[in-house]
Amino acid sequence: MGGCHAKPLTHDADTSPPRAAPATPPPGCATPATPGKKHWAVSPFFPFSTPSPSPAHHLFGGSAASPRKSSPARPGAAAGSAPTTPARRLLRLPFPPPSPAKHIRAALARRHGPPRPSIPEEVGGEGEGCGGCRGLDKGFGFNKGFAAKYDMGDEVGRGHFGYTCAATVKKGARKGESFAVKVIPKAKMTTSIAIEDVRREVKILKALAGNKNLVQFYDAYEDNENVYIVMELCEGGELLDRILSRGGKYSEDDAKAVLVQILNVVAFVTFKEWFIEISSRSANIMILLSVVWNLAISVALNFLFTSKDENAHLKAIDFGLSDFVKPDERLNDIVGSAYYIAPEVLHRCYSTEADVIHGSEITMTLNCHWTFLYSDLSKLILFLIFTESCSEGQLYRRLTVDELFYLKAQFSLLEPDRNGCITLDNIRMALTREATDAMKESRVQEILVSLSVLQYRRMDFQEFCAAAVSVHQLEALDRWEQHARSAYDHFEKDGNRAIVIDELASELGLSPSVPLHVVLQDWIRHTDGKLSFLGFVKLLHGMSSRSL
Ligand SMILES: Nc1ncnc2c1ncn2[C@@H]1O[C@H](COP(=O)(O)OP(=O)(O)OP(=O)(O)O)[C@@H](O)[C@H]1O
Ligand SMILES: [Ca+2]
Ligand SMILES: [Ca+2]
Repeated sequence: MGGCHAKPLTHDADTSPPRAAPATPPPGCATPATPGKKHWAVSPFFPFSTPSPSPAHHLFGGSAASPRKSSPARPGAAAGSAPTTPARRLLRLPFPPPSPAKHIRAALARRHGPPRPSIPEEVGGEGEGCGGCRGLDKGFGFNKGFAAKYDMGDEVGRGHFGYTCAATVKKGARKGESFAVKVIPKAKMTTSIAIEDVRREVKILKALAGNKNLVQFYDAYEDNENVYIVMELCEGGELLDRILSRGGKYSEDDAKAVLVQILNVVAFVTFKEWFIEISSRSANIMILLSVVWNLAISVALNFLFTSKDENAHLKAIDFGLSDFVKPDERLNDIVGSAYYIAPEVLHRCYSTEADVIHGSEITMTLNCHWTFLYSDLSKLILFLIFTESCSEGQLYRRLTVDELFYLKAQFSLLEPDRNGCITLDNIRMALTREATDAMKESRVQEILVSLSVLQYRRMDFQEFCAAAVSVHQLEALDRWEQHARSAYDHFEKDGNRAIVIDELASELGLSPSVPLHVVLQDWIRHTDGKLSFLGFVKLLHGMSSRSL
């Protein structure tokens, strides 16, 4: 076990120097064995200068097209040369995002880095076992016994601090099952920041479970030498590789398919972080930053395909800060002002201590942060997600971006399960947690009773939106009539069945004193006895005896 499968070192002169080999490489691992399977020196790192727009092109407003430039491109710089798409228009940023090229280059160089050290067979106590960093607490409280449970296989990738291998379960019910294990040597955790980064990464992975475009986290282990993060094995390779293998050529549709998945994660994590972590004020702003930053800028490196299949899902795999925040680097060298504007950042003098901010400062920081995210990125996210995932004219598609944003956040607060559905229990918990005293006395029970149908089924986001939509609000929309008509057409296709006036009256709870045939005659279409458009619209209002 712990055999050497390290990828060879091919070092691009243009990139940062190769990292020093570990002090004691295991036998047989000292020399890279075969020539590199890729030759990055002759490949463009990010060949996005093709006429077809790539996901990154949209994300970066064209800056990724020239990765070798040292300064970031101006926002919308390419706008004059190509027709402006809605996505590009939405993402014309107020500030230039920093170029991702430096990070991509460094990451490519690392892939061909030195061989990895071995995994100890024997497991020990909590790690003081690494040299050169006494005094640092390297105990994470993770499980012990990694080596007893998993057989390590081939290395599948490597990064700054560690390497990732395929591994199989040795025994038990899951015997033979394959996972990916990211091994982070404790010897590389030479500062408290590095240690905190690992802690945070695991925390984020745990917290973000349940999105189809996020790698599934299973467990974290540790021994004297290493931390082991066990997660789903994505066998389809990195997005970057696929982009390169296509020569960077993506049709609008293909690019959209990729971008939608990426933004699905961005939307998921930002909503979740913002509304759960941040609102509880125990927030660590850098978590938010790291997630958004990693996803938006290093997308091509940190997204893997689940399989080699053309239509394989993309999954975000890396939630560490280490890609971008090194203890010895100041954040203002790295982070674009539009992304994170803590008070310290505004003064352009801060280091990684700036990551815990409380009270009013949080508000200020996030206001700035969200001015950007909310106004630009979220529009694009919602535009794409909702045009992508809704094929028919349901009413909730007619919500404004702001309303969808709000509803998505509310929905996340209910903590949907992995399939993106909520149960009665989720709602019960949220109500118990959030209800005011006055509400607890009167409304909670009532609300739960009204939702009793959820005892037998779950509610997805579409239904949630439909339930939350106020027809009165929708009526204020310019194209309300048109929206209502398309919703009716949808209903007409598979829901509209013949109804008699008495049934309708009982559905509406009308009292016997109401002259039904006079009041309801327009509600039913005489040709086939089905609900008419007028009836449909009125029904949306939940018309009662009183309003009649
Ligand atoms: N779940 C996984 N399935 C398959 N391969 C993976 C998985 N996780 C990571 N890898 C491979 O390992 C590489 C390094 O992983 P990752 O980016 O998480 O490591 P890191 O040490 O955090 O690196 P970085 O320097 O980017 O922070 C990835 O680029 C990928 O090729
Ligand atoms: Ca990475
Ligand atoms: Ca990382």
